[in-house]
Amino acid sequence: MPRRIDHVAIIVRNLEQALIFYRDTLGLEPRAIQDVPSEQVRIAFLPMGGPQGSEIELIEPTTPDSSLSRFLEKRGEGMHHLCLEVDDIDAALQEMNEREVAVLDTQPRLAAEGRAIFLHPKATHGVLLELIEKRPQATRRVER
Ligand SMILES: CC[C@@H](C(=O)O)C(=O)SCCNC(=O)CCNC(=O)[C@H](O)C(C)(C)COP(=O)(O)OP(=O)(O)OC[C@H]1O[C@@H](n2cnc3c(N)ncnc32)[C@H](O)[C@@H]1OP(=O)(O)O
Ligand SMILES: [Co+2]
Repeated sequence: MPRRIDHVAIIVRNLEQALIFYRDTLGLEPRAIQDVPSEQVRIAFLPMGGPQGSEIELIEPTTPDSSLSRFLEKRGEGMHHLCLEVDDIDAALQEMNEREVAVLDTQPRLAAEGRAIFLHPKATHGVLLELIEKRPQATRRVER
């Protein structure tokens, strides 16, 4: 069902601080920096190039009482989740439910660039897994 890695999310204390390394040292230009109030985060997408290229998603919690800020306090900066693209998120949700996979959503949620569900880490061998159906106009891949 998933057909590609859409993004790898890294949780950071401060987006601008993290960009000093990812943009200025690694040369990864952010294509989008946006607030996502529904998730209480601010994110930056860093394309890796190519029409189907994956991205790094830097993610900064914007409130002190979210699960993200708790994660940051408990585990510090680092890998947060892996996002895989699917063609049909409703079919993916139905299949996860049929297979009794621990899904954190009863309906797909509005993600930054499409509709997504999250699978609980206990179902995926320890990785918070996001499945996303991208909005057609969501991603402009930069040619490197
Ligand atoms: C920006 C939009 C969107 C996009 O378009 O890309 C996003 O990426 S939004 C990203 C932020 N949103 C989410 O992460 C939503 C899904 N996450 C959750 O619902 C929660 O974070 C959680 C996974 C259910 C954890 O909730 P919490 O209340 O913090 O529970 P615990 O702290 O008790 O954790 C339970 C259990 O799970 C382990 N855990 C927690 N987070 C992770 C993680 N990121 N990766 C792996 N494991 C994780 C945690 O260690 C606990 O395990 P045990 O200690 O063994 O019980
Ligand atoms: Co994500």
